[in-house]
Order: sequence, then structure tokens, then C-alpha cells
Amino acid sequence: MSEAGFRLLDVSVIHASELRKNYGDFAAVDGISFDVAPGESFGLLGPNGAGKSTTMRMIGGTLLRTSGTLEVLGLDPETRGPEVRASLGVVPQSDNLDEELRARDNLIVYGRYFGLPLSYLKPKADELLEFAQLTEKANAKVNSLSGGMKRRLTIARGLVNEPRVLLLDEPTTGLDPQARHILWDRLFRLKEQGVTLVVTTHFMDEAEQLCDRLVVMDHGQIVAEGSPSSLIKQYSSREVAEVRFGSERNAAMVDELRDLAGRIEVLPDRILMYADDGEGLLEEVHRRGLNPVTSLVRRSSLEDVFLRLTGRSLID
Ligand SMILES: Nc1ncnc2c1ncn2[C@@H]1O[C@H](COP(=O)(O)OP(=O)(O)OP(=O)(O)O)[C@@H](O)[C@H]1O
Repeated sequence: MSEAGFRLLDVSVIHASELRKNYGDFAAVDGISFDVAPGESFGLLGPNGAGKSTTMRMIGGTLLRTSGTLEVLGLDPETRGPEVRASLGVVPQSDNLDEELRARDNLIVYGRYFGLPLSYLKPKADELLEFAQLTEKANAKVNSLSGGMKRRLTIARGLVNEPRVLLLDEPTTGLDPQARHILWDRLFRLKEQGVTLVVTTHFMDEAEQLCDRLVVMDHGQIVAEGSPSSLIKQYSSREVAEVRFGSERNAAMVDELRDLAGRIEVLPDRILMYADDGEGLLEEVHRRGLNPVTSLVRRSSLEDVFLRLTGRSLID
């Protein structure tokens, strides 16, 4: 490994500089640069088509980049693929488990691809099933498991080689709230064990929960970078008052509200008013006799950051 490689290894688990992936004239990933530190939980947040999965696939060494620099644990995944993959755990967007095999056998068969011996894999599979809260399902066929169980099994499978870095592409898409919370809990435990997590998501609450730091992506580019709280501080107010006047009146009410808040966003079904004191703002709305049909005050979120940066919602 080069001297630079050693240096990067100290500070960056993943280093990307001007990373690009073109499909013909279309830039799916348009020259992005970021670093992921050891033990960090790092997020790629953006709407569908932002380029998150493409970035993940380049990190995992399953997709060739068009240009730019990419190093994973100090190595180029294109030229040092087997070594990089041996240190990575990959949880793809859709569970590609072997449905006909039992849960435990899925782990063992996957581990065999890494050339791991059965004497290691059998106890490891039991340990991972316990971690994934699937011990009771060890002998159940995958096609009989719930969506949340399959997701946890896919994560367990990604851990079979004791990776230092776990790549999770949309880990909770399609799961119900309870299943999401169980999964987040397992990811927190991995983080406590020092595993570096790289997570793509289009759920702002997931990014807020899981990520120490994240990049916000849109159209293949990074539009902002920071911790969830620093991004909210930088791009939004502390609170948001949401008011609904009904679809007929919403747009017409904006002029009446304009001078009350520094920033106003009009969505099809509601108006968002940004202020540090949301309750005070709402009181003023009522004092003016504007009487929204419904109203609420909430904390600013990464959704508000995305809206501010792109003028669009994270989820179409
Ligand atoms: N093989 C391909 N050929 C052409 N375009 C592609 C190809 N793969 C991805 N794209 C395009 O690249 C863009 C980025 O896709 P990508 O899957 O990385 O987005 P994403 O942010 O992960 O979104 P999602 O959450 O929907 O997976 C999209 O516009 C997609 O249609």
C-alpha cells in the first residue's frame, strides 16, 4: 500500500474525490467528494434517482466509475476488489436471499463464498441469528419470514465476514414502523461495536436517527454536508408551523401570511411557516382571524433542509 494509502486509512475509511458515473450523456453521479471516518455512521440522503445506489455500488466494487478517485480502506475497489469486498458487508436495496433455503443455511452458504470454513461459520451463523433476533427462525425457510425478518437476515448475512464497514442501501424501505425500530436498534448495536455504517435513505427521520454525518444528494450531486443538527441549524429555523386552509384557499392565503415568517413554503396540501417560535407565530395567525382548518407546530427536520435546498420534497 502507498504511503498515502496508510495516511488515508488513519483518517478515512472511504475517500471519494470527484467521483463520477455516466450512462452515455447522463451523469448518475456527477463528481462527488466525501470522506467517511472510522466508526462513523455516514448517510447518503436524497430522493429517488439522486445517485445514492450508484455511489454504493461503486464503493462495493460492483460498478465501474467513469472518473474520479475512490478508496475504501485505502484501496481502490476496482483494482483491489477481492480485498475490499473481504472487509465490507453489503446489504443491498432488495433482499436477495435464497428463498428456498433455511435462514441459518443462507448465512452459511454466503460465508462459503468468502471461503470461510464451516468450523467458523456454524457458530458464527448462530451468533448472527441471535444478533438479528432470529434464533427461533433458524430452521425456517426464508419465504416464510416477514419483511422485517428478511431484512434482519440480510444484515446478518452481511456481517458473516466480520466486516469493518457495512454498506446499507435503503435498509428500512417497505418496513412497518415497529420493524424499522427493531432494525435501527440492531444498527445502533453495530455502531457501538465500532462498525462503520454507510447508509442510503430517502427517509429524513432515518437519516436523523442513524447518521452522525450525511451528505444530501440531488441529481447526482452533493448539495449539502454535515450532521443532521448542523444542517437543520444552517438551512432551517428551529420550528415550523404547518397550516392548512383546504386545497381551495391554500394558495390564496399565502399573501396574508407572507410578512409573518422569514420563510414560507407552499405545498399542495399545506403551508409551512418557518420560525424559531412556532407557537408564537401560530398565535399571530389566529389573532389575524385567518383561522386555518388545521394547524400544528413541529421541530424542523431534514425534510425542511431538502425543501430549502432544492424546492422539492424528498419523497415524490
Ligand atoms: N444502468 C443504468 N443505465 C442508465 N441509467 C441508470 C442506470 N442505473 C441507474 N441509472 C440512473 O441513474 C440515476 C441514479 O440512480 P440511483 O439508483 O443511483 O438512484 P438512487 O438515489 O439510489 O435512487 P433510488 O432510491 O430510487 O434507488 C437514476 O436516474 C437512474 O435512472
